[in-house]
Amino acid sequence: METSSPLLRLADITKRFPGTVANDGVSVDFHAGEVHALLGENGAGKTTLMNILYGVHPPDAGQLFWEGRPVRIGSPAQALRRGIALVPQHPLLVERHTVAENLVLGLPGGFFLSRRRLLARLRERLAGHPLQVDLEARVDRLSAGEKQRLEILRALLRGSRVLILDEPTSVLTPQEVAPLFAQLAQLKAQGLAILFISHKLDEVLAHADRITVLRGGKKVGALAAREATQAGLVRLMLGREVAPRPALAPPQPGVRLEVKGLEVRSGRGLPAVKRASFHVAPGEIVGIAGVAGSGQRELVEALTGLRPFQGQLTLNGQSLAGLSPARLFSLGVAHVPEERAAGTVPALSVAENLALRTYDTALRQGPWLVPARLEREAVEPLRAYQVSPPQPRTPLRLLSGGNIQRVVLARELAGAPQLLIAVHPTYGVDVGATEHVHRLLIQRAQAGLSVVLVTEDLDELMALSHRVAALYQGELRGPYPVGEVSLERLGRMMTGAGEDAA
Ligand SMILES: Nc1ncnc2c1ncn2[C@@H]1O[C@H](COP(=O)(O)OP(=O)(O)OP(=O)(O)O)[C@@H](O)[C@H]1O
Repeated sequence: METSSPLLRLADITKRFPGTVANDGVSVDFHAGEVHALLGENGAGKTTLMNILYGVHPPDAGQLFWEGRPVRIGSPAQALRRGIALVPQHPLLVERHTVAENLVLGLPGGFFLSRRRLLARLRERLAGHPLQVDLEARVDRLSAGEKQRLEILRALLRGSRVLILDEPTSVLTPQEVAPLFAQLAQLKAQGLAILFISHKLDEVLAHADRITVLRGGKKVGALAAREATQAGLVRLMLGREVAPRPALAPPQPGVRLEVKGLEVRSGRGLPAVKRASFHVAPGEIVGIAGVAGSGQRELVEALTGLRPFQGQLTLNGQSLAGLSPARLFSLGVAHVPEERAAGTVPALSVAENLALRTYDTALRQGPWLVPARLEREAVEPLRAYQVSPPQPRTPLRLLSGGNIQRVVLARELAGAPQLLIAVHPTYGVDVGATEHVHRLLIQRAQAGLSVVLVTEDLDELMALSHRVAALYQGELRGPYPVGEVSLERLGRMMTGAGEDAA
């Protein structure tokens, strides 16, 4: 496993941003043939460290060593030439082209080959390779997992020796996770150094050889995975223990949201949700599972006023047909979207993003009052949701991913909504903040909030929901009381395999 000298060494790396020391004297060794996990709370400095390795930011102090020799990596292009590749969460692929064409984009001279020769050459190079993809498939038809595999292959064809993956499983369906790690294990056996960032401790413990933990920009732990425990890692990451999750209270009587015979079409005009019917009581959390592309997106868009639908949708008996997202929000429908970028304006300040839903009301008080007032009003939610940095004036784009998610949650829950449509609410959010979000949802439900929780994290779904349903090819199965649904039954519901009876 570990060779004597590291392939890549970060020595005493410091990187400052205005008001923050994102990396504070961090030293890490990456060895060939090793999977290395980088852990830490949101804002701990993981992405910054990865960006330094990949040449996105120059460090303010410290040095990188490649096979023992000092190197400077001034840009991603230089990183790639050196043999360091980054697999982003959302791959940058040419969607309308084939897999083969996308693979060739990264190869020297590949652009000029004829289609036939190109396919032949790629087939030859990929014969017996642990990662297999259909070379002639069009990229826009691939699942998130297949796109990720394509990005990894692209990196390998360029001869990369260090592979950096930023939260690689967050975009995958539960079924795609095990194959990814199996493939990474094969690449490791071939001598690659693999670095991945993750918030999921179970996958880190199962698949990493070595773990580095960052907190507040500093390295607070470096250990072999076989010596690590879940509780120990949480303590290192947070500097404290995580409190147990409170129990769900039973829902209240009555119906808050009623969905009857709902039909929603996809962007291509195809039926995406087929005659779905369910209801959510006050104080009830209904979880909806389903692999990507099963209709969840369209269901959520119909529930939040973003997509027209047929059938009935009522909130406290009032029809929601034809209402805009803003009107729905004023009626008490809040939305934590799948893509947090969709719910924010990155160039605006944190305070302005917190006020996006209520800007009109604020403006009525006189435009000159607005900035100061918004900043004043932002102080409390920033504290309550532990947003870092807690400065209202910071442009949102400078916050780490998990901190942006906290801002979205703080805004959506601020107006005491009646119904929350939450999609992957803890996506990219660290252990401490996940606990905070779970606790918050449970407490809000106790106080009467109804929640439709759409998530691919099945543990989260089972832990937070009173009833669970699954969408499979647009058909809703359930909801059934959570106590009657085993993980295995849920899997059957999600894949349409046979009967979904208990
Ligand atoms: N370009 C930038 N300008 C100013 N501050 C930045 C910039 N990039 C990152 N930061 C700050 O540096 C700190 C570390 O951020 P980083 O994105 O590295 O954290 P992270 O550990 O990857 O978090 P997450 O898990 O939420 O993605 C944060 O406080 C962040 O706000």
